[in-house]
Amino acid sequence: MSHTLILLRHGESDWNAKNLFTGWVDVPLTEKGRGEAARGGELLVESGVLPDVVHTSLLRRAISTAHLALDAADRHWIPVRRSWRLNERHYGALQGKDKKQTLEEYGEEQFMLWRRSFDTPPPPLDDDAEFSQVGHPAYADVPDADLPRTECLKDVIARLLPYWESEVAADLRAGRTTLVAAHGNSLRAIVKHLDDIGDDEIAGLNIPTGMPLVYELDDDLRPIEKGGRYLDPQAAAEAAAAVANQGRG
Ligand SMILES: O=C(O)[C@H](O)COP(=O)(O)O
Repeated sequence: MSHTLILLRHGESDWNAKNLFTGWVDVPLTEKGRGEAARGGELLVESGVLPDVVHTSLLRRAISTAHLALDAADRHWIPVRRSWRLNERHYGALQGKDKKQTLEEYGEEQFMLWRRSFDTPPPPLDDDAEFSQVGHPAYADVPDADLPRTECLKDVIARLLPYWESEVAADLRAGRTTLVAAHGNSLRAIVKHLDDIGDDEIAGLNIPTGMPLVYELDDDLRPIEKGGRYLDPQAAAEAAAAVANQGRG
């Protein structure tokens, strides 16, 4: 028996459009992003991959994307589960900063270490900083020691995997086609885990906005085909290249 997983990064957000580091800042989708989300749902219908359950982060760009995609697919009624563990990587003191300016100020090497290295987090964000999430009611149940002030990809994997094992994997094993609507770096964490990508190699992987990526998994929840398949491969490749080039525009 195979198990179907659909990964969907949220559509373009306000801060994607403005080229700002976002992380846990709860920004909305742009009009373009709303269209990407709905198109993602249409692709699900066209490909006959219809989710039975959806998991989202606690951030509105993922929540809205899931809603718009499922509405377009006429699957708005499926059960929803949400967790902070699917949130975007916390971008620390970079949250709210312009990517291009950061690149100019710190140089290519430091910029890419912060964006894509496996284990170098940006400097932590102060609890009283403008873009801190400390004290936000969405995270009231998260023990303070678990609430990130910055994260590298390694940290994201560590906080995401418990949810993957207990909730997402359980739905997959129960035979449910499972949609995970989340973020560039939380989805990179899942893809790294599934495809067993090396710590250096993962730097080259970028996830485009609003493009469904489908994995068929075996009974051990290992991919039958490594890398999965984008439902619109050409559009996904172009959009992933644009993500890789952010900050250079
Ligand atoms: O948090 C962000 O700024 C984006 O969602 C992901 O950004 P990145 O591609 O620069 O890691």
